[in-house]
Amino acid sequence: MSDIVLKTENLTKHYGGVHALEGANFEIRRGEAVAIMGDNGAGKSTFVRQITAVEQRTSGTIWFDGHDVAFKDPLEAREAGIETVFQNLALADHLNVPDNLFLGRELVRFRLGPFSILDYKAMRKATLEGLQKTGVKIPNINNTIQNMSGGQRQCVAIARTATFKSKLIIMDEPTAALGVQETAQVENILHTLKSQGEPVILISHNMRQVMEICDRIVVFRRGRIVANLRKEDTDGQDVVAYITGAKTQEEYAGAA
Ligand SMILES: Nc1ncnc2c1ncn2[C@@H]1O[C@H](COP(=O)(O)OP(=O)(O)OP(=O)(O)O)[C@@H](O)[C@H]1O
Repeated sequence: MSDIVLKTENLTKHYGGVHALEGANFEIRRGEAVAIMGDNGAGKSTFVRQITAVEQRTSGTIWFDGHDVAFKDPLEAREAGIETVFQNLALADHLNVPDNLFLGRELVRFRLGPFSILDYKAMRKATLEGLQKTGVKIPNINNTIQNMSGGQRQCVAIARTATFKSKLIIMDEPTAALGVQETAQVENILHTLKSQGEPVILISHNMRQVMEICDRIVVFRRGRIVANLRKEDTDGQDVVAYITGAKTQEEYAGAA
């Protein structure tokens, strides 16, 4: 059981009368890439927001790295080793690549009273290592984010996850806004991370991408997990059936 990185039991989130997430039982093991699929409003992002403590769950348990966790905010989740690339990238436009990677967790050379001297050299070095680890090619890391293409920005956001000792990487639609070439670039990085054994949760509407990259597909519908399929057991057709509701959770549970 020790290779389970993340496990949720009955994870539930209600917004007033809206039951956005209802009793989600989910797990991911070391070295696995798991896709989360589902229609708009199915509860995918809500699920991720509870794990990453962007919001506080209504009820349920989250086990991470062997511990029953209750992170108080996203920074605490990040410090524990959960790195997330959100749809709205959360990069600072006016900062260059190292400054973005270390935003909020700058390396300090020394502190003098209320002042601290940052270790720019170490941050540059770690940035270059992170880029190399993920295979991300950024022509000049001193460029500010605002001067980069959508694909480059996304690559920086993903490289950020690899620069730190992450134990789980969560990507919420990392290629939704990208063109064909940029998507291929991001997918290459995902392949690299997977080959390095990094556990990845990938939220995606793109069946081709999911079938190429992921080992398992978990389908959400109306706030509930309705299917959990290994890639080799599906051709994608039944995934679509679960997404649309043509196949139901009962059929899935009956088949298991
Ligand atoms: N802050 C909120 N307050 C009230 N309802 C919310 C809130 N956030 C999400 N919801 C509702 O919860 C449900 C699940 O939304 P969620 O964003 O998790 O879906 P999703 O599967 O990520 O969809 P998409 O693919 O469009 O991103 C939806 O009905 C949504 O309207």
